Amino acid sequence: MKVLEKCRTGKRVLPEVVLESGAVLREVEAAYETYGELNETGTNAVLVCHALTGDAQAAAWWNGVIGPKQALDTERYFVICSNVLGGCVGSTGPQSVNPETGRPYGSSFPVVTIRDMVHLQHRLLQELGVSELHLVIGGSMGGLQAIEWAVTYPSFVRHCIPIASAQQLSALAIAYNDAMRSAVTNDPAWNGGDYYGGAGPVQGFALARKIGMITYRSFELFQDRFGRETAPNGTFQIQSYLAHHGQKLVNRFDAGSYLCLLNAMDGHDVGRGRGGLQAALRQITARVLWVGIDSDRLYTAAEQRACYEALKGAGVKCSYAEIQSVHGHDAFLIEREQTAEIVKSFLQRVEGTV
Ligand SMILES: CC(=O)SCCNC(=O)CCNC(=O)[C@H](O)C(C)(C)COP(=O)(O)OP(=O)(O)OC[C@H]1O[C@@H](n2cnc3c(N)ncnc32)[C@H](O)[C@@H]1OP(=O)(O)O
Ligand SMILES: N[C@@H](CCO)C(=O)O
Repeated sequence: MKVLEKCRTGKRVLPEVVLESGAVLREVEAAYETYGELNETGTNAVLVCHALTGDAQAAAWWNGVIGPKQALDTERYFVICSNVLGGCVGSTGPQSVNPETGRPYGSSFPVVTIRDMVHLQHRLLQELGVSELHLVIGGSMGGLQAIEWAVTYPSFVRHCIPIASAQQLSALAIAYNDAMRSAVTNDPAWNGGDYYGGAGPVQGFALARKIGMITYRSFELFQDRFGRETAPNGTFQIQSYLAHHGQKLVNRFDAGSYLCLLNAMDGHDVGRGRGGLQAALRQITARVLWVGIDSDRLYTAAEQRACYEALKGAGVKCSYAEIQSVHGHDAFLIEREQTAEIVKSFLQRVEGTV
């Protein structure tokens, strides 16, 4: 892929990070990838915020959205994506070795919030020479970060695109997170979060992913794809599919990090400590495009339109677009052509190139 020729992988170590809770993390690693070149004024940067089990390799998982002459055109923009704080793909998280004890943090890893993630990204961007963000964009947990960015650092963000996301995590999303959390913590191998060095809560974690996958897809997709078809072992194909996805996540992700990120999502509320949602949204100076997905049953289209209305009500320059898809919540990762078109036309509109 051509974009990867200009891909740079990096890691910054920050000596000390003070979290929203007051807890202090030392020697914090922030893993990132960049594509394209930063201009002299540091103003052509695009920050891509990844979703729950994503990573910094945005040009791979958003192939078709990021690249030369793509919506996030790496010949024009300096595109950055970093693995979030609390993650397990290069940045500091529960599986990392605590420099003070020489052992993995496990249960002693502090509570991390979406705001903490954003503050760390801000420090990273400053170290990279970025003076303002032309755009911050992300889907799902990435969208929580994107809107948090626009509220937390209004003078730093010019444009913002949250996709299939929220300004305050909904009761439904908290409910699913709770079920997934229970699946992990009820596995005896969870051991309170201190399982590193052993197999860990593989059964519970796989069950959590099964629950997640049900929320990330739609009735129509499952019905069309699997219906009542059975697998050679006599179970339904949908069961086989969920089992596959459960195992796949166990193989590539850390359960402790997963729970850390679920907790961060649950706590997400841009109005917290800011006089409520409307007062927080009024701080936004960026132009915002809020994007929903018609078949999303986790971050429903109705919720997405309400988020847009809340922005409008707060006087934010904003617009709304909707991805049409049978894929449900994950459509922002699957319908890349449609996502790219929505992003591209927004950027052309705000940049006055059409
Ligand atoms: C695309 C990337 O690069 S992802 C890397 C970065 N990761 C992320 O960003 C995390 C978020 N990513 C994701 O959630 C997903 O990867 C998505 C949404 C992007 C794509 O979803 P997919 O899992 O590829 O799509 P889908 O629902 O079609 O599942 C396909 C998988 O199910 C398997 N499958 C399909 N039907 C069945 C069945 N009946 N029984 C068992 N397995 C089945 C396929 O073999 C395939 O397996 P594979 O992924 O090991 O090749
Ligand atoms: N399926 C994606 C999005 C979840 O919101 C992930 O695992 O990151």
